Amino acid sequence: MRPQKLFTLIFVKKNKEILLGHKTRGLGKGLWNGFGGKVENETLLNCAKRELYEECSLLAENLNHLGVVKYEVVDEDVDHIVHVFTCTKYTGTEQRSEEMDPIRWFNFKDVPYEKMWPCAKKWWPYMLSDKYFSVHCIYNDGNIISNNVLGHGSINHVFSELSL
Ligand SMILES: CNc1ncnc2c1ncn2[C@@H]1O[C@H](COP(=O)(O)OP(=O)(O)OP(=O)(O)O)[C@@H](O)[C@H]1O
Repeated sequence: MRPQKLFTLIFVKKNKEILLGHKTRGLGKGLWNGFGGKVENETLLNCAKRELYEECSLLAENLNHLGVVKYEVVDEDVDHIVHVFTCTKYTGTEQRSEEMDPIRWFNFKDVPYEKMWPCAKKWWPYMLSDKYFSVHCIYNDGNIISNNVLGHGSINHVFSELSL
């Protein structure tokens, strides 16, 4: 198996709106995305809570593990495994951060797909409608050369589909 780096990605939802941030640095700079980052010496859930708090000041009261995106980049030897969560209960008031600025709510119908990672368009419909999903996306020079998106009946199926 190729070496893997683990990440979390969290989407906060409220009344058919989703909270996104404009990334100011690093991976995905200049693109809109949910909140998240590298898993450090912690559980996936704790990473998700920590990243959400660090990047937009919200404290998650629930986190639903909905899917996993496996990103392979040609010429890079580490795959990125991104665990996707949604959050519908939280405390605090959303605030921009150094890493996500500005942040704003988008109606599900007005998601800015053209200013996001190219493969988002394929799997977001699952995430927006709370369906379990797995994605295996292969990039070469920023272009998608293969993108396999599947819906599943449970998170266990997601794991077995990606051999995690
Ligand atoms: C082709 N590969 C990828 N395509 C699209 N999205 C990817 C990704 N690989 C990781 N992601 C997500 O992009 C954010 C990066 O976070 P990133 O800034 O690197 O992490 P973290 O906040 O720990 O970094 P700092 O060290 O604090 O700067 C994070 O939400 C993560 O889930």
